[in-house]
Amino acid sequence: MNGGGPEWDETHITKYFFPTEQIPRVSCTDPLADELISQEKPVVLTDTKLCDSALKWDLDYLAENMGNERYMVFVSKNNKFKYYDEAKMRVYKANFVPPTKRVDMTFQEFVKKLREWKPGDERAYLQQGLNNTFGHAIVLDFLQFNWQWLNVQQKKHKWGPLTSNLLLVGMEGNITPVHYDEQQNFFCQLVGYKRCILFAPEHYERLYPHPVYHPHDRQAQVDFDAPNFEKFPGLDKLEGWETVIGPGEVLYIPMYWWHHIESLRDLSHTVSVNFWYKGGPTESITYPLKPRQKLAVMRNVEKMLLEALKDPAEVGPLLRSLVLGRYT
Ligand SMILES: CC1(C)c2ccccc2-c2ccc(C[C@@H](CC(=O)O)C(=O)C(=O)O)cc21
Ligand SMILES: [Zn+2]
Repeated sequence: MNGGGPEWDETHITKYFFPTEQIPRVSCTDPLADELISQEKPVVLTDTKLCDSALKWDLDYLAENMGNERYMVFVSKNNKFKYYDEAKMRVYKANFVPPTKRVDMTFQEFVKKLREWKPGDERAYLQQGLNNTFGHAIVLDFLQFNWQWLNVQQKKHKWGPLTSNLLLVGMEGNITPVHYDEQQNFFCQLVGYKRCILFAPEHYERLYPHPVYHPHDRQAQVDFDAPNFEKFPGLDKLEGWETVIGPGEVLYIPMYWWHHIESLRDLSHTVSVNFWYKGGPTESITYPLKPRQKLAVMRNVEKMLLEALKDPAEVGPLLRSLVLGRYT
């Protein structure tokens, strides 16, 4: 199951209600790797040397070199860090209670919080865009990333521009619940082990994302620890792909693929860097549309209807009368 030694075992892996298969693990020098990426299928890439200069980014090194800036840290009463869009929260009428709180703190404060954590304490997750305000040692490490390989990939697969690199430092057991992003993602694991569970975009009907206007847009309504099969009947057909990535490994998370990412329980804190790219320009459209293209269409229809009807409560009835007995 895992590389060299016994870094982790099944006891660190939570059993969920759905079946999964292993995401293929392929050397980036193997043509199969490029084939899977061009087919927008997930793959764990080894030998990329993408962030080898950052494999030394343990807590002490980061605390030493991150200066006294304040960084974006989310805190949570439980181990879930379900993202919410602050802009949407401001215009969202109903009562929305954010599940996490954003607290900016210095890296030293974050490390202290992490090292003194006891069961029952709130958890913390540092999620900060990498930029040049970091100490110059970090900037030097960043400059030594394998940008050559990244640029080759970006061109070969006709991706758009790199939009962000996020530094992620999480406590053991932290979970980013299942959601999708509208960008291609090379997810690079530096320290510790992360279990990544992915679902293809066509599992949209089985993961019941929040409405587009909701602060939890793009996040599933489903809680894997407490699945509600009555409310979400499609769950019993859910099947996914999973892997555990360790230091030096890169997971390709294709645009619109659902992903649930957890730092292995009872093991160690984790450090990751992600590389988000805009999807490339869509060349000639071929029919039938790809699942991710249908997802983009559904998002546009939802936005248009909300714009036309104003009241979200009218969207369901209108779509029902449009479809029932006519398109079903
Ligand atoms: C989607 C979300 C909430 C978001 C919205 C708006 C701006 C930034 C981000 C952002 C950044 C990182 C993560 C965590 C990461 C999984 C993990 O490592 O825990 C992941 O999901 C990914 O790398 O895509 C998640 C997010
Ligand atoms: Zn994501």
